[in-house]
Amino acid sequence: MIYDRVCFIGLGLIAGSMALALREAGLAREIVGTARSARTREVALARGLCDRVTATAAEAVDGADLVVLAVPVGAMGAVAAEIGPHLAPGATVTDVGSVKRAVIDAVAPHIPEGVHFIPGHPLAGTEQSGPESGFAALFRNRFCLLIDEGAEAGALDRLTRFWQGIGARVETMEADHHDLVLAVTSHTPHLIAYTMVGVADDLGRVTDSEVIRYSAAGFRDFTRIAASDPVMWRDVFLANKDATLEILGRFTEELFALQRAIRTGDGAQLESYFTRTRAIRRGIVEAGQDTDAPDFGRGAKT
Ligand SMILES: NC(=O)C1=CN([C@@H]2O[C@H](COP(=O)(O)OP(=O)(O)OC[C@H]3O[C@@H](n4cnc5c(N)ncnc54)[C@H](O)[C@@H]3O)[C@@H](O)[C@H]2O)C=CC1
Ligand SMILES: O=C(O)C(=O)Cc1ccc(O)cc1
Repeated sequence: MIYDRVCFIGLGLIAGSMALALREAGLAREIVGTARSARTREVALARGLCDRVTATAAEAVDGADLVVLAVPVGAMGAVAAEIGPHLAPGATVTDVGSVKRAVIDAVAPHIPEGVHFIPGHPLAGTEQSGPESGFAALFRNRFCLLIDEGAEAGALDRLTRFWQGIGARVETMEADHHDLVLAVTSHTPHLIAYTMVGVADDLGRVTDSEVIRYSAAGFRDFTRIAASDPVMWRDVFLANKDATLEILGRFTEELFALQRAIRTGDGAQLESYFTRTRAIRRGIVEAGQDTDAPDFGRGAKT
């Protein structure tokens, strides 16, 4: 047992997966949860995500020694303002938001003296959302990044052991660096997927069924990613504006260069570009850094 009482604010994919995994691993004596809608709270209880649910976040954090903020990043500040006065001295507050600097700016002012705030981000998820979508194996062999900006060593060690206990590989990172790395690896790719699916949808000739029926793996994955939660992703782009715009600027420059190569028939440029990108993927796989192993407990992704 690492924590006595763990509290989840927001009971969707990430909180649900954490709750199931920590129950399986026996890392907490009691799990308390809260969500705005009564239906979400009922499903969470019925699925055994929580021992107890409360109607308000203020009630939920009472006596908790770990509080996990698992709401869209745009809602973190309001949640922190609500729970701040009710946090137990010595408690740790963490979050799982996909963006870190904006969340720290929104949450930190509401964390009282004597409470540890250690922002986090598990690099694991799916396009699903809601209290039905969580599963215990989600974090197995996936990275969880913790932001170590002056965190107390004991509290950081405890949260690290908690994430390791539910299968994650924990690393620490600085918040602005996190936001730039994630803009490259996750946020901009999601935007590209949204755009590509939008383009296909705009082509009147391509009916929905044709798009799915004749799509090879690449586009199929785009449609999966573009089915992700609209509110969550709206908030990610608004919260990680600068880094996303920086990467999008570079992306469009490269895209224009490739567009020009196609128009002018410059096959050598296309081939040399694709040769370089192929080497990057092979380098990642050979270095054993491809954590997306198909056998991490859930079977192959659909
Ligand atoms: N879905 C994914 O693949 C991943 C998501 N994250 C991050 O985790 C956090 C939670 O995401 P999911 O669990 O996927 O979302 P979800 O949509 O499955 O669950 C979100 C929960 O927050 C509640 N909520 C929404 N708006 C709220 C508000 N304004 N005030 C209070 N509660 C509110 C919802 O009712 C729900 O219980 C987000 O910050 C997201 O950026 C991190 C890694 C992966
Ligand atoms: O479903 C996918 O492919 C994802 O990329 C999941 C995901 C979404 C958001 C995150 O911050 C981390 C992981």
